[in-house]
Amino acid sequence: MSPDPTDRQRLVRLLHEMPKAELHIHIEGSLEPELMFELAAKNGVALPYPDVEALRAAYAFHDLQSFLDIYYAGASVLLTADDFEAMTFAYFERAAADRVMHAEIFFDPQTHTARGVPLDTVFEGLTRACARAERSFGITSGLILCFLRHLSEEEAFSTLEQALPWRHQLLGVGLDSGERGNPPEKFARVFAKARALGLHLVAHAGEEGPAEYVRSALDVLHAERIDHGVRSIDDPELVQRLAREGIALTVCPLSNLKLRVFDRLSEHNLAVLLRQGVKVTVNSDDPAYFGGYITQNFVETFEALPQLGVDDAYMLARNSFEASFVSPERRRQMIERLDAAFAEAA
Ligand SMILES: Nc1ncnc2[nH]cnc12
Ligand SMILES: [Zn+2]
Repeated sequence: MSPDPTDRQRLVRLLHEMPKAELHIHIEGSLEPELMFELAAKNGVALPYPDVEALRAAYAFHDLQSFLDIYYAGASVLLTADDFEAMTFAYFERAAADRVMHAEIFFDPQTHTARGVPLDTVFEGLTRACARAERSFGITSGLILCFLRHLSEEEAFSTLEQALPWRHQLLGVGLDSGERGNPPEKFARVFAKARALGLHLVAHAGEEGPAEYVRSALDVLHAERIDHGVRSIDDPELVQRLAREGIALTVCPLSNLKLRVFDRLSEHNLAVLLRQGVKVTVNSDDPAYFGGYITQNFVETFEALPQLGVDDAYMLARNSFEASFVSPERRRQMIERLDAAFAEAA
């Protein structure tokens, strides 16, 4: 029997109000068009669109690469530590409204150093915003430095080297950008170095690329979490392994829809993976480009997949805490808050 509208409304409220962690957010993908134009004017950077409306109208993507072209161009307005701080703090304000208690934030240093922006500037702005978010909202966070996989491993090594003075501010490293033709194996040695430094390891895999890339991310890179990973579904044995080993997937439904990984949200395999015991989490990826922050991802996904209910909401939020790289004490605290929110809603 389908739930009456009142139950559904209650579920939407719960999706909004439940405490959650965000584990897949590219901070450059949180740069809203309004701030982009403001920074462009301040910094004298020309954008190839006359105004916010024209820019938003260009956000019609047909695959990952068509998005990445616009996304890297958008990041060109970021020049100073204040710019990075403003962008990152704006993300935290939205995260706080979405009841995010903890965020593990990806950033793409090579997008900035290639334009002559020093890595110190990037770290300074991001770390200032993270400290302010903890003071202002009690949100804890960590930074994950992503290597751009369309560039060489040598360039990734150089980026890691440059980041060493900031080692204490880094939670881990990740791998993003164009997946097809850039398999995890290309970055085996630089991930081994990051591992030896004691950094956490994650990697985008199985977004557009094959399930085989998920296997390589696990076996060759030793990734602890897989970003996206939805194409794992093509390999039933891999899905069983993900479930058995408790490897989390940081799934981003609205991103998958906008980049045409799935034609319709109702065709998304999130519920199937969850039912098969995979530690699925819900995240926003690049919310300024894909039409919604984390709660919007939850709400639209639950609307499109009516088989998802209150127990799944709890499981997805709990998974986000369990899959996060926090201390056992912080994890316990966040799960307690989650339990309290569900007890109150019952
Ligand atoms: N969805 C995505 N996949 C790969 N690289 C990205 N960089 C920003 N968003 C990304
Ligand atoms: Zn991503």
